[in-house]
Amino acid sequence: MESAIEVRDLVVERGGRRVLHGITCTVPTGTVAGLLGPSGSGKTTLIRAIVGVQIVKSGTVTVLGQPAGSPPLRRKVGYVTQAPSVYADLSVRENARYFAALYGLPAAVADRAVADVGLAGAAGQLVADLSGGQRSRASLACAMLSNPDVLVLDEPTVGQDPVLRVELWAQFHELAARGTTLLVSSHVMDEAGRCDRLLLIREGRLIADDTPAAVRTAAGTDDLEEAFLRLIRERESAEVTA
Ligand SMILES: Nc1ncnc2c1ncn2[C@@H]1O[C@H](COP(=O)(O)OP(=O)(O)OP(=O)(O)O)[C@@H](O)[C@H]1O
Repeated sequence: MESAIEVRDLVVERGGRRVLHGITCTVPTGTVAGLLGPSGSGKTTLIRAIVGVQIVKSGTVTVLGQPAGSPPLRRKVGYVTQAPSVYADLSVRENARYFAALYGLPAAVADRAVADVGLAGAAGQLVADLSGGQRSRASLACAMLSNPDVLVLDEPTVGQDPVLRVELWAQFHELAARGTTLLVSSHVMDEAGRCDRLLLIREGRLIADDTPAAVRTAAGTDDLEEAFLRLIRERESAEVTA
């Protein structure tokens, strides 16, 4: 399967400190890939490199065959940051319709996107008055409007209740079935099993780049959280004996 995202030997330094130590990974087209790792492991930094807003020390990041951040990718790559990027003084519906208008889309498409993220009931509410989880869903609705080929979501399920989280993951898979490639970061390991592929990252190094089934087999356990811990321990003992 063709790769929508290809990262080779990526090294990034932030604040004079190396935070990504030569990451190499790929995300196949039309899959939901989970980027999982503890807080501070480098997920946001890797995402920033993929969407082309991170200065990199060395290595290459290619998205849809183009260097990350290059002008042809601007309309093709959607990015939802951890901080919601919608207008607080507009309602959810107004935000979605505004972004839809920028893409030349009718209001009905905006209203459908709002409903798709479970915000139909809050469509008339000002973003300023929404909960954190609702606000990030409003950002997601706006990011989905441009129908990007690659959609990168930084911790989209933080602050969402369990029912909504299940619905959001179902929606990610619907988008992937229509050909969108999704990279979704999370530090919640119980979301790992919902991904087609997993990128497990720890302290700026990739521990695994595989399907959940292959990660389970490699670690010899069905529990992905335990699998992650085992892979880390294996890596650490290999480093000690090296
Ligand atoms: N602007 C910055 N200047 C210096 N160091 C930074 C900066 N932003 C992040 N870092 C450091 O880079 C490392 C990776 O951070 P990053 O935000 O990529 O992690 P993360 O896995 O996304 O964490 P979280 O899940 O908490 O968002 C951390 O050690 C962090 O302290």
